[in-house]
Amino acid sequence: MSAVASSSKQNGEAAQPARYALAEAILGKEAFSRTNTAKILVVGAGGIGCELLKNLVLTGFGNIEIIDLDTIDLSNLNRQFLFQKQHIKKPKSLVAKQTASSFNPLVNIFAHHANIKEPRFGVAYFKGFDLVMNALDNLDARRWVNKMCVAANIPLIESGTTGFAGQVQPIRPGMTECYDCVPKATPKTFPVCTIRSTPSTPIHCIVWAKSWLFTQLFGADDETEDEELNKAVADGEDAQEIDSLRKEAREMRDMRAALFAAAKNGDSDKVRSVVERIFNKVYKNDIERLLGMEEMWTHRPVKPVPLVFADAVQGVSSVGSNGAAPAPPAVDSTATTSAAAPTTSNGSTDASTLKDQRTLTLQDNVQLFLSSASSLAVRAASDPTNPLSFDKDDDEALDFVTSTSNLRSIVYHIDRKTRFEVKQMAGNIIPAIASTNAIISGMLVLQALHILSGEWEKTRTVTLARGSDRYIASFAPGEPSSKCGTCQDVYVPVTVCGLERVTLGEVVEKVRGAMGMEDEEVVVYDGSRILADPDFEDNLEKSLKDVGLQVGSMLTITDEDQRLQAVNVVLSVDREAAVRILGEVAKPKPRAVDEPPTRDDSDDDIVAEVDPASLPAKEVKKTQAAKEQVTGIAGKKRPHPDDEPTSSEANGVIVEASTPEKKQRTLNDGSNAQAAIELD
Ligand SMILES: Nc1ncnc2c1ncn2[C@@H]1O[C@H](COP(=O)(O)OP(=O)(O)OP(=O)(O)O)[C@@H](O)[C@H]1O
Ligand SMILES: [Zn+2]
Repeated sequence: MSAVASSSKQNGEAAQPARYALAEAILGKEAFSRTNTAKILVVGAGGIGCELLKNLVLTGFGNIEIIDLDTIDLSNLNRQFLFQKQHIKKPKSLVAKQTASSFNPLVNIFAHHANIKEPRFGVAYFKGFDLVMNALDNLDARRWVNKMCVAANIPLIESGTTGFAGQVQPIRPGMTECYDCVPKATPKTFPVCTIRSTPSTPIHCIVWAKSWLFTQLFGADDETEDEELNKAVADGEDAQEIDSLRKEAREMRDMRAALFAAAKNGDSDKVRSVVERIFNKVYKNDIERLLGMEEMWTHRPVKPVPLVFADAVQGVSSVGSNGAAPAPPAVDSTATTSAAAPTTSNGSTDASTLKDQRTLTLQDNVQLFLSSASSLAVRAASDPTNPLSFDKDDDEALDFVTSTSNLRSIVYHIDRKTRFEVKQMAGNIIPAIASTNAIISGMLVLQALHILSGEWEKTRTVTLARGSDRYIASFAPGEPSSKCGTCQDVYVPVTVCGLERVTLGEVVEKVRGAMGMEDEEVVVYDGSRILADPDFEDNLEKSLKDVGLQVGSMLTITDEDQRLQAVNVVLSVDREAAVRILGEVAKPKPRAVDEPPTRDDSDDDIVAEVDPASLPAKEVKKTQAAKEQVTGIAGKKRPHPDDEPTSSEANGVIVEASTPEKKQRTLNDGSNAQAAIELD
């Protein structure tokens, strides 16, 4: 039960009439009372979250729980108005609660400084709310909350803003489109060779500096590097070139070790000499090696020109004006004698230009590289168990990426970028606009009022888009997609009376029995981890605890050939519980498969539009008749997002099962028709 749910404060009754008189007059007594007593979860206390929380407490919402994993940064203060300078470095959720409470002391706000993906915020936790509102900034957390709301059958309002654009999407599990029903664009990626060998634009150099060089030198061991290079060869990229890249990476690992050793010993001369070697490796030796691969340059207009540290540090590069071939060393036209007096992009020194908005000279970049690489080496070496990751707000990290990307741009005759521009590009920043957040937060509250009044027909998906006919457009939420890998699955709450006392096999058998899957060979997943399949049954004998499961963990059980909808099993605990099924069990629907998909390759996964209720449970499965019936009317089903376990400690097994539709009916008619059926 949520902390809010357990609160004894009587908001409606304790309210001063004057405070709520207006809200009551506008909403009506009944709607206001619902608003005031409903339990709301707000996920994220950033740009949208702060505005939203303020709106909620001023509208008269009485029970709010807010969660955010972050602390307040100076850069948040321009738009996250619940925070002030003295709050910097304090948890966002706690300060948001404190400030919003001062606007309306009658409201119960409970704040968590935590990640919403933590095991304690499992399906049972989500079930404690009437409505969840997302105010997040990343796909992963949004998909997680969406899945939890679908599994718990709790309405969700999703939101987001980018510059002047924004969106609000009310989601009613099983009845409207969920967040995963519409595939989301993934961030743009570049071919390996473009980044590592043949950049042609500033962003290629910035990605190289941020994602490759920074990580190689200061970040976590990149275990995926070999895999990525193998994939590049398989995708048809030049095998010889990829071999050179492997060699480069090995050399870089040796240099990193030398750099860390010197930094750890506090030997600054040695650190500088290793940093110089790194410079010569990436801007001279590696480039010379690439130039030796004649094929690579036959169809490219210009070849890169290596930089030598001893010359570059003097501001002297070998880059000819057209960059066609290594020309005799020339003094960089924008060189200055000191990094402290940089120049503008047209080469003239302009003291009035802000420091971050100057285009640095070759020499400036070399100096910035030396200082930032040395400082980062000291930081990374001081705690090797805590590798660095790039953060646009980390000055040294940004200096490093600015200088190393610019030096690469010089080698490849590409325009250099200012530190300000690099920050925008490396941080994928589109400026956040306070008024967009304010409009979207207002729309969130309007949708919340409709949902809490049960007036789903009034809810609207709202979009803000500049340049279109209407800045604000709204339309009725879409239908769920039959291809969705989240809301079209079956969710089965399973209550166990002890993680040590119940084996994985017992749970699987109960679910197979309840789901009419007794004749199926099944595969059992914990997220992307396979716990059991027909050729690997060792774990079935082990207790849930021994296979690493916790209360709240979400197991996925699929028939081996994946002809049926996946069954997601949500574990929870009731120490008194016997093993039983609550309510009528909804069987997974069949889906047709032309080619049986794998779980990781489920773009080929196909969903059938056959109502399982119309078929006897056992025949909904592998029978040829069912296969023929579903083939040809199917659509593609997308994969599940990789689930991560959610949880807490516990002990017996109850199985409850219902489709979202069934659960929704329960919600609508206000009755809980679930009857306990003892199995054991
Ligand atoms: N998994 C998560 N659990 C809890 N809170 C999260 C999670 N992921 C993101 N958030 C929070 O969602 C909020 C999103 O707010 P916003 O988009 O304004 O980002 P920001 O980090 O405050 O700003 P910026 O990215 O511009 O510096 C952030 O405060 C962030 O900490
Ligand atoms: Zn969906």
